[in-house]
Amino acid sequence: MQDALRLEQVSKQYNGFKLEDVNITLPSGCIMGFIGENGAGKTTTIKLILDLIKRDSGSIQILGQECRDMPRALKDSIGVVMDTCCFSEELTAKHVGKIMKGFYASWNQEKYEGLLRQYRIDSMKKVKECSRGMKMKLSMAVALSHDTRILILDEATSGLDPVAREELLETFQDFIQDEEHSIFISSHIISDLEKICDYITFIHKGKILFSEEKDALLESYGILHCSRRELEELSKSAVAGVREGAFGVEALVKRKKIPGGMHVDPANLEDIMLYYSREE
Ligand SMILES: Nc1ncnc2c1ncn2[C@@H]1O[C@H](COP(=O)(O)OP(=O)(O)OP(=O)(O)O)[C@@H](O)[C@H]1O
Repeated sequence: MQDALRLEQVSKQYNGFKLEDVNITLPSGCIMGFIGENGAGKTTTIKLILDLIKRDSGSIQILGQECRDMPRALKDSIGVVMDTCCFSEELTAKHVGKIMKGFYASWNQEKYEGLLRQYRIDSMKKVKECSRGMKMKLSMAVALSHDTRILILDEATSGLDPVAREELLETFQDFIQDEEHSIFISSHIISDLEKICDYITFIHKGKILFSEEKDALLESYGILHCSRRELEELSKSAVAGVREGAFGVEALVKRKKIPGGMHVDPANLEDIMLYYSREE
């Protein structure tokens, strides 16, 4: 099946920052979480995918089509939610729907109104009168009310309370039930991504450190508590990161490379990200 998203050797240079040789493949029917510290290059990558800024080199395909000068039919297939609401503050949710109807050929007014009700958004309320969470939900309602095949979300769940986030995560899972739908989502709420993602891509200082299946990633790493001497006896390739404590060391290790008798605790995504960043 065709990939939902494919970036090959994508680079972009700003004064003081370089996004370098980014390679990402998101298969259709999957959710990919995009993680990295502040300033790592997540929004820059997303803007490149959406053709909002020009790349210096590399290729980007969405649903098998080159994203440069995006054709209208492709725009209809992409639902976007950025970290800030992009609708004019004076518009009501009802007005937003009217404008979007002209923008998307496949606009589904009934679905939009249903989502406004589901998200408890008053259609007569102006954008400026909405809380941050309500604005995010409004953006999400728009993103889901056309013939969307891929959702691209930049920090879309930030600012939402845990109940609203849970609701949205369920919406995401419903969305990808059909094998043709996919989601690329950046977030600092790593636990949310751990719940819903099939793939995790980690960007650090403009470079992709890994882009892998989440389950394989979580299975392959673990946390080892041991003495410094025990650590020194391990193969260097077994250790991805070390934290020194008063009573020994704690290390992120590759399970397969650890001798049988040693106990290794499970690592979560946040552990993996923190150890990798620190090691860098
Ligand atoms: N238009 C621009 N001109 C110059 N530098 C920029 C521009 N946009 C972003 N940058 C720089 O690119 C780097 C990456 O920024 P980006 O917004 O992609 O990070 P991010 O991973 O999304 O961070 P955050 O998690 O804080 O949102 C930063 O150093 C930022 O200052």
